[in-house]
Amino acid sequence: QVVEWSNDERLQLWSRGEFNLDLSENNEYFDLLPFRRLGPVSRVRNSILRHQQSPNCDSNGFCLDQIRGGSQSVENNKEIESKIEELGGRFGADFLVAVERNKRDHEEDCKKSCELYYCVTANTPLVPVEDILGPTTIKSYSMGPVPPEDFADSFGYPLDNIKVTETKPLFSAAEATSVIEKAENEGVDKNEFKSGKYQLAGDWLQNLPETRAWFNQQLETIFFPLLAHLFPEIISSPSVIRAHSVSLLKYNASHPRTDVHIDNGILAMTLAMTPSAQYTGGGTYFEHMGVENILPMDVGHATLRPGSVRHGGHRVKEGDRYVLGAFLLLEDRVEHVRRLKNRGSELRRVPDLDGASKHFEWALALNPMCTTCLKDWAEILHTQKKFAEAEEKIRAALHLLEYKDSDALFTLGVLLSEQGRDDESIQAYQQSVEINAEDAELCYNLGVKLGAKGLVKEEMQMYAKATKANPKFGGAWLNWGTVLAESGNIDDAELMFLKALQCEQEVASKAMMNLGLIYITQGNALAQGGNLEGAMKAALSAAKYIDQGKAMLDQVASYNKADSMILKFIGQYRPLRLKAYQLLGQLHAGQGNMAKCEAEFRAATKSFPEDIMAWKLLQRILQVQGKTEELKSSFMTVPSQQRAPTRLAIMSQEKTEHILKHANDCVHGVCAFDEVSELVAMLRGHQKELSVWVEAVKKITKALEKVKEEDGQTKFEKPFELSSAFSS
Ligand SMILES: O=C(O)CCC(=O)C(=O)O
Ligand SMILES: [Fe+2]
Repeated sequence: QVVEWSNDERLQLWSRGEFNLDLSENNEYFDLLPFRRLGPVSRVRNSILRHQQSPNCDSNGFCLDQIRGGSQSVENNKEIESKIEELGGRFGADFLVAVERNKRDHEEDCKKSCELYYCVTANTPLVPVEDILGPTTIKSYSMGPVPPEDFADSFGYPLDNIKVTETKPLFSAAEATSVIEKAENEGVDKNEFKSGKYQLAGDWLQNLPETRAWFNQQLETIFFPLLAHLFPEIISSPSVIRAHSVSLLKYNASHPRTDVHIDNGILAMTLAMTPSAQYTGGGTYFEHMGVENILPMDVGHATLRPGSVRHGGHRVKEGDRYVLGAFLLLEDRVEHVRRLKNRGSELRRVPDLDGASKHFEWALALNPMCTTCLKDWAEILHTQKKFAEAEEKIRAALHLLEYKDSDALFTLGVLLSEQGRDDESIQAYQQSVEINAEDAELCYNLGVKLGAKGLVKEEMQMYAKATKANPKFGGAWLNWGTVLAESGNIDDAELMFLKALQCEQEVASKAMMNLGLIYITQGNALAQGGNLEGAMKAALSAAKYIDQGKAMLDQVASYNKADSMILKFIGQYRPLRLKAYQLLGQLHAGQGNMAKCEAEFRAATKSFPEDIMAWKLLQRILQVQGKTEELKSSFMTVPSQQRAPTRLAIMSQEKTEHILKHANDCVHGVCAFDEVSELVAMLRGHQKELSVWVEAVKKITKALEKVKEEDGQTKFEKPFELSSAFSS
């Protein structure tokens, strides 16, 4: 049925919405939209029609004598070559070498593809696309604001390049089930698959030979002819299509989603391998369509699109969802932009940051709209602490993506934070969270920033989001607990630190120290309220966690020595542990058990023989018990630098003046030689005595100052903001 729309409205729909792709050329939509895109399409179609008459060509326009390129790719390749020549003049030999390498790599990848995956051969009978589709219909969607990274001119405008099959599936549910069964026998679900921040199950098809055999058959009988039919402006013939990275992915509640990403090929397709009824959530998320427009795809259906569309597998809440994803190359078109960018990313990992930057600059010269180039380059500039330049690049990418890229907004937030622009940083993080609240690092960073502004409630909300997105995100539990403890909510803080115990070793060790402080605080409060038993339990827990935490921290420090935060936590061990000894001893004393109290304080002096506070505790309990003998001898055991010299032999001022006068006379020869020797010996002895005292005073002052310092340090420490790499 014909809908009455103006061209403007139609265009609006094209660039944002969806519409049915009608296969016949004589319909309303072709009449209404005589835009640029139709040029290439009809040109290719005309050439197909012409070729169909030739004896070497079949009904798809695939001609054996024309394997290298239809008119389009030849024309477009010429344009690219002349652009490359021009840029060679500007960037020099390095650039041209890189371009040649692209061609070699491309050839190599295409060759490898045909070893693993179906490639059209001269004797392949090609099925007409009408027979393949039958009653299956196809819906087209806009690919968003940014054209494909390579061959944007060929794709043309408007970019209605996401094609989704509908109505009758391309293969049946039963067939899909048997494929998955085979794949599971091949161990597909035993393997982990990483997609940026998220973990999935799944494997490459090169590791799943039986699944691959099925897939190859699908390529031959369905997908190659269909792709050539759907993207005639870019695919000169089914014979140039190469499948290159193909994987079977499994989502479930514990491995729920992918990052938002782009696929590594000029075209890509996703096949739905599980009936929708078998899972909740899921579907393909396209960033430009928003989270409220998840594309559902039932089993047997497929999405075919340019690789550079930003998309992801949406969160699966329940059940299993399998999809098969394939990236595609075209033998007669080298993707210089994608390849330069990928090499830039590789060089970044080396790291060869200058080499990497150059590659991004080159890729952008070929295509100024390469958003991943801009983002990766921004990351490099960030590492080089060129914050303003990095900001410029990331903002350029965000502008192209209409500020919808949550990861780029995160990077912008970090960059602004580095420049001390906290309010703007918070704003960027908040925008990012609005798009993706499932990014644990992002929520954590925003939390830290809000906390620094004193917005404690908002800060905690972010830690709640971060830990919901990733329950193993220890830093968020740790900070959340700290905020609660600082606001006096010790009981809830305890819960958060207990959660942090379940996270990685470093976080767990810090959580243990914090729990130590929590239980000391609780123990003291309970003791004051008269609950000695409860207090005792708390004090014992405190001691246990502090000791365990210290052992773990030492281990962490052994391979992470430079981390000042770890050292800070280690520095808390002595004051915290002493507090635990003190509380335990006092509780024993409070219960009238002086012997146990004494044992506790004695243990304190054993653990920290250099610490005056431990000795003071022991001396006090000895005194209380009237153990004067030991009390006296204990002074001998107190660390030497903290003990007073045993003999007080300082002379009075009067005596000193008298001796000095006498010595002065001797200097002027008024006394006997014996007298002089005697005086020298006496003064030497005196000098020694005094210097021992001066040393002792110096040392004890230093020790006292250290105690004072550490005492002020038994508080909860919060880690810093995180910055993380892109996952593009
Ligand atoms: O799960 C999906 O729908 C998308 C998976 C994906 O990223 C892909 O097939 O390239
Ligand atoms: Fe993908």
